[in-house]
Amino acid sequence: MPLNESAPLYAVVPAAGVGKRMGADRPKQYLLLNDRTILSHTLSVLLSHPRIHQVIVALGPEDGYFDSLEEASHPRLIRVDGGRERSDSVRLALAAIEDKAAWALVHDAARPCLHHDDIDRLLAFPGDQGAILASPVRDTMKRAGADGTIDHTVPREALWHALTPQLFPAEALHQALVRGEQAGAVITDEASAMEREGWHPALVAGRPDNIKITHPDDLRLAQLYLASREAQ
Ligand SMILES: Nc1ccn([C@@H]2O[C@H](COP(=O)(O)OP(=O)(O)OP(=O)(O)O)[C@@H](O)[C@H]2O)c(=O)n1
Ligand SMILES: C[C@](O)(CO)[C@H](O)COP(=O)(O)O
Repeated sequence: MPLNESAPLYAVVPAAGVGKRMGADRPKQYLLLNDRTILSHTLSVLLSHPRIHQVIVALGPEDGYFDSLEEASHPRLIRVDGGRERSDSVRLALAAIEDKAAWALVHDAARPCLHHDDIDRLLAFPGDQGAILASPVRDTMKRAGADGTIDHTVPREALWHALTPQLFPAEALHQALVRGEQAGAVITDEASAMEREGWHPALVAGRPDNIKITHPDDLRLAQLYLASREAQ
């Protein structure tokens, strides 16, 4: 189904991770980026977009960090407890949406450089199968063998990096995540849960600066991206 202009749009923000790969003294979403936490940057981008009705954030047990955020008291922000895996956190956040006509725009807390232009492009997706922001692979891709050396080259035509936000009818996505969990499927993004249900979501080319902050080096890059935007 296409996104009806009158359908309420909820942003869902999985923010309950611990940031193992970052190796910081706190979950990475609470690290400072320029003058605000990563999570604050992400929430403010979503809360300031005119099409987004409410933002549901799935949190880990670090309430102390979250409560200190300016956005924590925002009237259109709903907080829920996250789960063991990212997909559990998204599923638990979706359970808070009662309106069956609602759509969900799921966006990683760890992607603070999201731009409104990308949200607008995603909302205008073609077709009726939902959509994800993605970036076409630019490099030659290699598959490693068991010994860590190159086994073979993977044709890069039609290969994309899946990004977020990912946009789907909230109820359909919730059911897909429930069934995926029941089947013991590995669900690393919302589209993979929908693909299990036979959906073929659109791929919408997104900005390359919409990076996921995963390792320490990503922080400096995100700082540069945000600083260059503020300078414009
Ligand atoms: N149980 C989990 C795990 C992850 N996330 C969120 O999903 C997003 C993408 O996950 P990732 O980058 O892997 O974050 P972490 O799981 O924290 O990182 P790591 O795998 O290094 O621990 C992050 O915003 C993270 O907070 C979540 O809400 N619930
Ligand atoms: C959802 C995602 O950002 C799309 O690329 C990615 O799958 C998240 O993976 P992670 O291991 O939970 O960071």
